[in-house]
Amino acid sequence: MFGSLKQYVFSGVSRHYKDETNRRIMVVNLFAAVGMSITFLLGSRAFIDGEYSLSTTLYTASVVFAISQRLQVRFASARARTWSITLLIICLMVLTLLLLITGGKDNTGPLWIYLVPPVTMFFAGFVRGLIALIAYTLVSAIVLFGFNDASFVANYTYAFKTRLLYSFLTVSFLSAFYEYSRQKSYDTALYLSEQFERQAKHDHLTQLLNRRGAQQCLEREYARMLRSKRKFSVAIADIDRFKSINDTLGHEQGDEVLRQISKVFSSRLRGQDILARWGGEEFMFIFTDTDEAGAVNALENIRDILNNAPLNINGSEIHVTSSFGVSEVNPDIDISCAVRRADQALYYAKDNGRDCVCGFSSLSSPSFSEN
Ligand SMILES: Nc1nc2c(ncn2[C@@H]2O[C@H](COP(=O)(O)OP(=O)(O)OP(=O)(O)O)[C@@H](O)[C@H]2O)c(=O)[nH]1
Repeated sequence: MFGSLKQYVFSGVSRHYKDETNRRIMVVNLFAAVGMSITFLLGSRAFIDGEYSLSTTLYTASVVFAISQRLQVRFASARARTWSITLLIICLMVLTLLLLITGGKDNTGPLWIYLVPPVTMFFAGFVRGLIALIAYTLVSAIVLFGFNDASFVANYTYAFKTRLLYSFLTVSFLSAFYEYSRQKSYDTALYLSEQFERQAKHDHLTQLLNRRGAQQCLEREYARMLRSKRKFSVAIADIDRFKSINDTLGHEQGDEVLRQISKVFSSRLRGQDILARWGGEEFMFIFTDTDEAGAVNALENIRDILNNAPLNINGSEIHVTSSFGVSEVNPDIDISCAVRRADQALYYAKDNGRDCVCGFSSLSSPSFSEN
C-alpha cells in the first residue's frame, strides 16, 4: 500500500529534471489525487441526494483531474507538463466558479474558492499565476455583483459577497507574495549553487578547469571512447624553470606568466579539446578523437608559438618555454595509466633538455622502463 502510494507520488519524476520540476510533478500527482477523490466523493453524495447537475459537474471535474495527472506522466515532456498544469488550474477555476454560481450544497460552494490562489500561484508561477488570479477575481466579482436578481445565481447577502471578495483578495495577495519570495529564494539558491559548482571545478587564476574539473572531463571522455572506440590523448605541460621566473620577477609576475601561458595554450586548441590547470605550473590537455601522433603535432605547434612570441610581462618581454608529455587513451590504456605515461614522457622531456614534446610511445630508449 505504502509502496504503491510512493510509486504514484513519484510517477513522472526523473533525475534528469531540475529539483523544482520534480517537486511540481509530485505536487501535481498529489493535488490531482486529492482533487479526484474529493470531487468523486462529493459527486457521489450529490448523486445520492438526487442533485444530478451538481454530481455531473463534480464527476466531470474528477475525470479532468485524472486526465491532467496522466498527461504529465504519459508524455513526460515540458509541453505535456504545461498542459497538465493548465488543465488542472482551469478545472479548479471552472469548478469553483460553478460552485460559486450554483451555491453547491446548502450555499457552501463559495468556500472552495480559497483553494484557487495557492494552487494557481504554485503551479503557474508568480507572473502567470497573478494574471490568472486577476482574471478569476474579475469573473467572480461579475458573477457575485453583476447578476443580482438572476435566478441562475445562488442567493447570497450583500455582506456575504463583499466579505467573500475581500477575504479572497487577501488570500490571493498572501499567496502571490509567498510565491514571489519563494521564487526569489529559489533563484538565489540556484545561482549560489551554480557559482559554488563552478568555483569547485575552475581555477581562479587562469579561469581554466582545475584538476577536479579535468578529472571529470577525463572520465566523461573515457566513457565516450569506450562506446565509440575513438581514442583520445592526454598531455601534461610543465613550464620550464618556472622557479627561476618566480625568483627573478616575483610571485605576482609568475602568476601573470601562468595567466598568459594559459591563453597561448588555449588559443591554439580546437573547440572540442580541453585545457585545464593540472596543478602549480602544470597544465593538462585533452585532445578528443586524436591519437598520440596527432596530439604531439598539435603540441609542437603550440610550442612553436610559445618560442616565437615572447610574453609581455609588465612591459618587459620574457621568453618562456614549456615541456610536454603525451599519451594516448584507448580501450587498453585507461585514464590513470595514460596520465602516468604522460607524466613519464614529461620527465623524459625535462631530462632531455626541456622545451620539447615527448610522446610516451616514442620512449624507445632501452634504459627506459614503465614504472
Ligand atoms: N607564481 C606562481 N608560482 C607557482 C604556482 N604554483 C607553483 N608555483 C611555483 O612553480 C615552481 C615550480 O618549480 P619546480 O617544480 O622546481 O620546477 P621548475 O623551476 O619549473 O623547473 P623544471 O620543471 O625542472 O623546468 C615552484 O617555485 C612553485 O612555487 C602559482 O600558482 N603561482
